[in-house]
Amino acid sequence: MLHAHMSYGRGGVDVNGVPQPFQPNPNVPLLTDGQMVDDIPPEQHALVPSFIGGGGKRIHPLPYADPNLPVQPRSMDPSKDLAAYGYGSVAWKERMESWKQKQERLHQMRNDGGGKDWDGDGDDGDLPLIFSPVELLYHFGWTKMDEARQPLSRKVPIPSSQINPYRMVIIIRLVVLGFFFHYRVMHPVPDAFALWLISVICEIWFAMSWILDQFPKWFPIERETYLDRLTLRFDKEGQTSQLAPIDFFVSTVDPLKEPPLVTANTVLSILAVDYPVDKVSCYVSDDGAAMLTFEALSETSEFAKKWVPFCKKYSIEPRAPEWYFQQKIDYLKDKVAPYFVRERRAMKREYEEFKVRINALVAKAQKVPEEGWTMQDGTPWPGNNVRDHPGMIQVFLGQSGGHDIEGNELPRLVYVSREKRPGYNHHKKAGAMNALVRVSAVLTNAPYMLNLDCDHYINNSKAIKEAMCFMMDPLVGKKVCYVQFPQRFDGIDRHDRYANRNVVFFDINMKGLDGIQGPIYVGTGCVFRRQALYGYDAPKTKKPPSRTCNCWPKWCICCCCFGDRKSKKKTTKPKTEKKKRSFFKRAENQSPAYALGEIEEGAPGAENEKAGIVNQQKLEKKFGQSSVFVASTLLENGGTLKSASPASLLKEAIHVISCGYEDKTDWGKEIGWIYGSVTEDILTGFKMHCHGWRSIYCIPKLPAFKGSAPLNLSDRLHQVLRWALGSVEIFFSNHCPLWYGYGGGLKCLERFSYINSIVYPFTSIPLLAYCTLPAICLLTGKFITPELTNVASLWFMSLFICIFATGILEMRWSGVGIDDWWRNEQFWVIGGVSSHLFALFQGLLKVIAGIDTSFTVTSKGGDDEEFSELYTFKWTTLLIPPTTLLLLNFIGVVAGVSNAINNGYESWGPLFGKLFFAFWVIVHLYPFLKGLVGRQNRTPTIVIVWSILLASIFSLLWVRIDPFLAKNDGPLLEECGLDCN
Ligand SMILES: O=c1ccn([C@@H]2O[C@H](COP(=O)(O)OP(=O)(O)O[C@H]3O[C@H](CO)[C@@H](O)[C@H](O)[C@H]3O)[C@@H](O)[C@H]2O)c(=O)[nH]1
Ligand SMILES: [Mn+2]
Repeated sequence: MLHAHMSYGRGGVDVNGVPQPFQPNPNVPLLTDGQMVDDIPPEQHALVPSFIGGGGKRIHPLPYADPNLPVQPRSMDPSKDLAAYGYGSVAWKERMESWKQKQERLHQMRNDGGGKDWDGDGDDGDLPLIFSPVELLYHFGWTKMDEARQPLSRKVPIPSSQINPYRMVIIIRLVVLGFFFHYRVMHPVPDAFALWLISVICEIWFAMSWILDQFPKWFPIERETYLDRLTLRFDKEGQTSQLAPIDFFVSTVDPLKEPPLVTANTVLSILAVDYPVDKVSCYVSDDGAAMLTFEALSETSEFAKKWVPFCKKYSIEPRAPEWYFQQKIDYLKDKVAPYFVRERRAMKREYEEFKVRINALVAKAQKVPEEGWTMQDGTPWPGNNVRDHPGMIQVFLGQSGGHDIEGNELPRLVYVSREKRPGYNHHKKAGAMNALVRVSAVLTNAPYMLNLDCDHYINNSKAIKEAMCFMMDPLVGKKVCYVQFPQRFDGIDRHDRYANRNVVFFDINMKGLDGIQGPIYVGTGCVFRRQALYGYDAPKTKKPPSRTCNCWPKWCICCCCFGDRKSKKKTTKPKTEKKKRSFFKRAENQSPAYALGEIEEGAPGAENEKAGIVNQQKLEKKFGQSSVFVASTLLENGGTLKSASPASLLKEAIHVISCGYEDKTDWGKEIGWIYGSVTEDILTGFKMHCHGWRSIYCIPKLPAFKGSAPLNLSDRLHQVLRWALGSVEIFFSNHCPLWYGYGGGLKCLERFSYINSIVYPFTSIPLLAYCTLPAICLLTGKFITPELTNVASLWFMSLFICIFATGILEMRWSGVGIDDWWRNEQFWVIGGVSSHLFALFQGLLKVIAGIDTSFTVTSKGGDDEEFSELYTFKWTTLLIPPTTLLLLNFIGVVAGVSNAINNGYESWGPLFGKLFFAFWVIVHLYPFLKGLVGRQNRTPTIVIVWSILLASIFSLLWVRIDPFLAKNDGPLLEECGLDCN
């Protein structure tokens, strides 16, 4: 308090940039742990978190096979029923009985098949297949009610005409690979033994990584959701919605790299989402404790009051204003009502004013005043020291925090900045997410949550409903830990030079995984089941005794060859059982929330109560010292304890984001987002799969979420470096999928995929070697194979054809285009020889020297000139290895060609193989070369590079064919290893 506070209040700026007094929201006091809730005037108590307990009636989803529930056909007007079908008659009772039996059989069948996860024929829960339509009509009449009982989603298998040839080619490729290696190993090159050995080792490694990548793609599936059935079932018009509440998490850290306008758009798209308002809460985690983020959020909450009703009234898409107004559609075309045109124009203006206010805040935040930031009421901003500040929570909007301009309620919006103190490990994003898990549990405790990076806005306002089609499905739902949506991106250059879109991963690999145990979690755009994040095992389904192996169809080769569980099973059954239990403590690790029903049924009394106390202590050891939080974990369907006062809950919320809270608890080890890697996402998903959960991959036609990606080469390489580093960290941790979690619920092909996702950085070493080989071959005139016999060349050719064929067939079933596929190949090499390589060394450094790795946030594009980012060149050491490789191979080509010219026609034959090899490297690195030479349309540097290359070749040519120069072909002929006699 020594410094005079400058009045950096929460002042806004009007359209003309003239500062305006900000309308502070007096109802929403900022609460930090330095301030007791009791300090807040009581009239504000009611206003702050009065939404608590407002989660609405949470009901258990209706199971299909319970005829006593209201959604059953007989629940219609009974008098009508009576007349039409003879309600109550013997015949009716019989029909009812037989129906019940059928339902039970059906239920049993499904459970037996573990939800038919493995059948892959896609008819998962097709009710109409069980009943003939006539039968249905006879029994109940085909009404909307029946529709409501239908499954909410369906597996769509890949047509067998597409998948079977693909599988066949994979098998053929495997066989050919066998013969190929047989030849390679049996035929060393005597005069270039080292070259031969290195190349064979590399090839074996590539083959192994191919197997790891290939087999998880054996059972790809797609899915289809039925939103109308969801609506009929849970969200009927005129009734209170029975959809489950959901908490949204948005993470942001650095307002300079992640512009507040970007975050604001994400938040606005959440607030306007097509979901019952009282079931939506949005939590924003600010790891940068920036007053800028706070103020921007405050502005956003004001703007939301106009934006949200506008979105809902006209059902516009997407509901992030920046992207909505950027759409180049002719909204006048389809005879839209004139008032819409008027309102749209008005809203656009409002948004522009909002943007100006945000930009003014950003401009103001560029220079930190000496004494730090001061809030409008004159108190210093508690987060002035980013590394040492109290936890902060602020509730905007919500039931009493202000209605929209039409008087409707708005979703609650909560600003959270967890406490930071020096000497604590904050665990980057994972730590931030865990803080949000707890805060949200205390304040709203929705049974589901969606996490988004600050730049990933909701592009399809029905996305949450899509997820609920899986989560709320009484049959499939219970075992689902999360529903992952693919990441889609805006503003990527048309050719997607650096494979930012990751199409191959999102449209091929993930679909493959969905046919096994579900996609891996990619860090954003993912709806979680809260209980699954609490480290519990998936609820058990009764399996038929015959099914011994949980890793896919019984004939699954992996089980036999890699002996995951089946082989163990074969030897001694009890041993397996025991091992399983000791590893995962299965019996104890069931969610108490799920077991709650059983407890209630059992005899109540002192015994249960005592057990309850012990249990409470156990839970507090696991979840931390917050009784409110622990109590919340017991509610399967979410909701908060209505008895607690809002003020005390806020106090509790501050408590659970304090930095000592996680000490000696299971947070980050067993619970929540898992610590220990900068790619916390892989670890977190992996843990859940190990607990036997399944995840779901959901690809709505209109992309659910969209985000931004780093555009220029250096940023992209750094992003890939961080991902690879995360993988290396996992590799050296105790969570390494190679060794971890056997005997748990992880299926073996799923394990393959996890192994693949953490060992891939190691491929950088053979890749680097293999890319250097052609240059060496060209310079020395030696080669990695002896002269090919006819049989040998047959194997080489077949292998090439197989590689091609798998690629083409893969593109066919997945719908991925050749350009995306090829980009992916190219970037695999580019990233491999630069980012992955550095990641490997940094990872090793961490293991050996304990140097911690950092999470460098990728900057999210502002609204610069289009694609200027793509061409910006930033120097980084990551550029060295690929540049060197390129140069080496260019030199090799020049040298090789000049040698051949020197030696006459005979030497062109063997040269061809080497040139092809070098060419392979160069075309893969081509996008890198383009990135290296900078802006294409200003300085066509690429042309210069090519011209230098061509010039040198031609000049050499000229020198060599100079008739005055004597030909000297003797020694060089020997070098190429050919006997030309
Ligand atoms: O200490 C930190 C560091 C990062 N973040 C947030 O993490 C998110 C992801 O960061 P970004 O730089 O955008 O990383 P990307 O490589 O683009 O993200 C991908 O890869 C990450 C794993 O490395 C995942 O966490 C992301 O969800 C996924 O989109 C952003 O919202 C950040 O605000 C934090 O909240 N706290
Ligand atoms: Mn990102």
